[in-house]
Amino acid sequence: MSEKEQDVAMAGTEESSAEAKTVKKVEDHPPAVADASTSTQDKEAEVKKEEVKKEEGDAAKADDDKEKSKDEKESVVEAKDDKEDTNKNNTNNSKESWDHSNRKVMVLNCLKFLDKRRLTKMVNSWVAGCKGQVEVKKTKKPPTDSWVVVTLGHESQVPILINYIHDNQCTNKKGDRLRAIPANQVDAASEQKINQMENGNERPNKRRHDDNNTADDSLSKRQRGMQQRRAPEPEPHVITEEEIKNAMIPLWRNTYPEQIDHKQKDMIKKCAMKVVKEIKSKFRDLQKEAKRNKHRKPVKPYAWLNGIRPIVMEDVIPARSMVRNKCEFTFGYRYVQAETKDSIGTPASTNNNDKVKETTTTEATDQDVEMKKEETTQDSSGTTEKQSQPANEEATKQEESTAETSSNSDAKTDGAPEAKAEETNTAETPADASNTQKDTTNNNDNDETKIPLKKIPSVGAMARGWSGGVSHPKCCPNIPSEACAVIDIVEEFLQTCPMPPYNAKTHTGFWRTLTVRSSRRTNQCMLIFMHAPLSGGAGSKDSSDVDNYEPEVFEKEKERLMGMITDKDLPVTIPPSTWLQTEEDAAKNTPTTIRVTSIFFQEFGGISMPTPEHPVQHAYGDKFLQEKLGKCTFQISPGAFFQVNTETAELLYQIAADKVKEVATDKPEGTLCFDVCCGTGTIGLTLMKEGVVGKVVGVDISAPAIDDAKANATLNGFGPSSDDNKEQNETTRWVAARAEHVMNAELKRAREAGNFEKVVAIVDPARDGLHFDVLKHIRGFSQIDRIVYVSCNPTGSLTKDAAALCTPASKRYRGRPFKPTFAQPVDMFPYSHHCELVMVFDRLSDDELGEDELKREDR
Ligand SMILES: C[S@@+](CC[C@H](N)C(=O)[O-])C[C@H]1O[C@@H](n2cnc3c(N)ncnc32)[C@H](O)[C@@H]1O
Repeated sequence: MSEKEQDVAMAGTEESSAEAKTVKKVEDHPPAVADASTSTQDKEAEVKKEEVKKEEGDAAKADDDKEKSKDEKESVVEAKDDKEDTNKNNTNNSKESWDHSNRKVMVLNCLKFLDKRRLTKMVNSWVAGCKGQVEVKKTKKPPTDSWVVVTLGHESQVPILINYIHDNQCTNKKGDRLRAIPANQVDAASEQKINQMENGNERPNKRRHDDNNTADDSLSKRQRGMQQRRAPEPEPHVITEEEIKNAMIPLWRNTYPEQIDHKQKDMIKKCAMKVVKEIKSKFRDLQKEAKRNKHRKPVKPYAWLNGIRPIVMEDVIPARSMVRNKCEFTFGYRYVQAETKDSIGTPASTNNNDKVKETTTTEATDQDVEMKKEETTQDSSGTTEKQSQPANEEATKQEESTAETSSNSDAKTDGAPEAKAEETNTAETPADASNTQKDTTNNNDNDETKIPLKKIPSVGAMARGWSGGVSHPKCCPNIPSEACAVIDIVEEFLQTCPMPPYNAKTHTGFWRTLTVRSSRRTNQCMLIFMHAPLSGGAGSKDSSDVDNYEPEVFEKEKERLMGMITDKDLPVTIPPSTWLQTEEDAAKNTPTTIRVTSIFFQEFGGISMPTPEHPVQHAYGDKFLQEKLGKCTFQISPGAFFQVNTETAELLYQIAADKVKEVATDKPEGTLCFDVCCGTGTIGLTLMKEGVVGKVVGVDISAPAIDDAKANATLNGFGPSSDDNKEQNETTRWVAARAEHVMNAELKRAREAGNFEKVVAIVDPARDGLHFDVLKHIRGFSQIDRIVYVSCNPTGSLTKDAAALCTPASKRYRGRPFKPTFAQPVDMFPYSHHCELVMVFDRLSDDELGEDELKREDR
């Protein structure tokens, strides 16, 4: 039954009962109009009689009511006095008739924004799956939460629906597993929320706090976020391949053409339409202002905005390779089944596997309890770790010591039912823990997974938050095989390393992240190991329990790690889904093995991520990774940005070059290009090498990237001039600064030099987009007629920046406006929702600007 039908059916029941009441009333009070044959006198006499009767009746009724209320009062008093009184049973019975909580099921992990149609479809599929054994009376879902409450026909149907959802591994659209619980097992605070919602009193909203939470009201958004992060996370289990893929490559269920189709729709809907909407809203603001201020003339939206497709979006160009050249992994623990070989990420070392297999069931059960203990206390800080002990032993010690403080865990949620439910589980005593573990493993619905879990120090992808541990990413086709091989070696190393992985919640432990950069074109591979200071992580400064690792031990371990890594050839395999080139073609240009050519360590005691300038310690091999792209070769230092898909970046840069070429002078010397957010100088140098422009001015915030850009200019034949007139003759200029700070000065410099016929700007900012000052200065520089905007966030920051470039001139936006004339998406990130976009902005012509604005411009 659809929700609409349910609503109609429910309304029908109410209506029919209302009708029944009306009929009864009619029967109770028979019509005053008698038979037509009765005379008028008789009628009058009848009426009088009726009136007298009614008066008498009313008086008697009033007496009755008084008696009744007196009786009721007495019965209430009696019920209060005698708790076993039958009156109470009556009350309970009547309560049961309206309290449906025992026939409600709460389904967690549904999608947050689920429209009515989809919700109905999903619930109907459950009903169909239960083969008519359940009847859904009502379905409710708060608009911004991810849970649904389903009211069933009878409480006996509750386990049927729950079992169906779990046994059939029902998932949401993203592929995450749904969880169902009887709603009456939800804690009081959440129940209150549900009831409020059911009564239509309140729309549950994450930001609202119930009465119990008044203390939270004073918390800032950031504090609440921190509280949420501190909340207990899902219980550990062996992460399935599906979970890893869902987290790392959300579009993995789609074929590649389907992925492209999905991105195409996004580009049109969320980018092109949003840009137009954003610009139109600026016009509306101006019109409102004109109404308020008589001296302002209303501005009509430009003609180009009123076209059917104001921005023509080209078809998404598919990626040329599925494999990333840079991957970042996190150190942590990997959950494996204690008795069996892990089905997902089997460590390279046979020792390690043996260790896993060797564990007996009893031992495993103990570990199981301990692991559970540790999970319970994931949030409690302060653990001491002794370097002299092997990592596993030490980890176990840590688990034991933290377990003792488990009851003090202050993990708090803001009443989200799901989190609360988990909090209840994790708050169990260690004695209950094995049971809980059983439940957890049962969730996997796989006999094998009922075997207790064991955790091993490892490095990999965090597919389920910190407490979910790390997983081997080898099931993801975008992760290069050489990176997977490095993971195997590092995992083997960790089994006997006295320094454990860093715990981002307690800020204890040592190893933090591993970055793998590789080039299959130059056969090079760079590793960067980020670790906490020897004296402890970021949080340990205020804590009495600080880590303290001996420098000599670290040096020894470093040597051992580097020895293990550099000793091996890393296999290079080509994923079967290589796009646009046959496997054979790809194999021709791809080496069969890669060796690690440089290793860096980076000490970082901060909480989030280091800046690109954060120092690195070079430990082995080359100081840079070299990559070939187009006709150029680039050196990349550990902190510098480089596009993550070399083959596809080549395409992207070619598009940018073609677009500059369209407006450049015949001879390259006549054209100057500003490469804003230039990174290692890739776009500017590609333009120089292609002979499109004669000079490049590159600006980037990252000093290591600018150092690379300078080196790259020399490497590709555009280094500093050695003659006397150095400044004048230099073909490339690289500035390490925030673009918003130096853009004005750099443009002024170019204007004063005055030796370029044409000036173009290429901007390729990070996800946040450009600073307003950069947009302002570029727009105000009349010689720039074309901006080539390369965006990695076309549905977000690009729309805002486009609006700033395209609105009519005003005090805030100086200079003639631009309009988007070309938009080409390129799939730089296969399997993800992200897409790169090149959008070209050209100045409006006189005709397009309109007379009024032209006059204003002249003034
Ligand atoms: C998406 S990358 C593009 C790099 C380069 N164009 C490329 O394709 O390799 C963005 C670059 O912007 C730089 N960046 C971020 N904020 C900046 C700012 N305020 N001023 C200048 N550069 C900035 C980053 O350091 C990074 O190198």
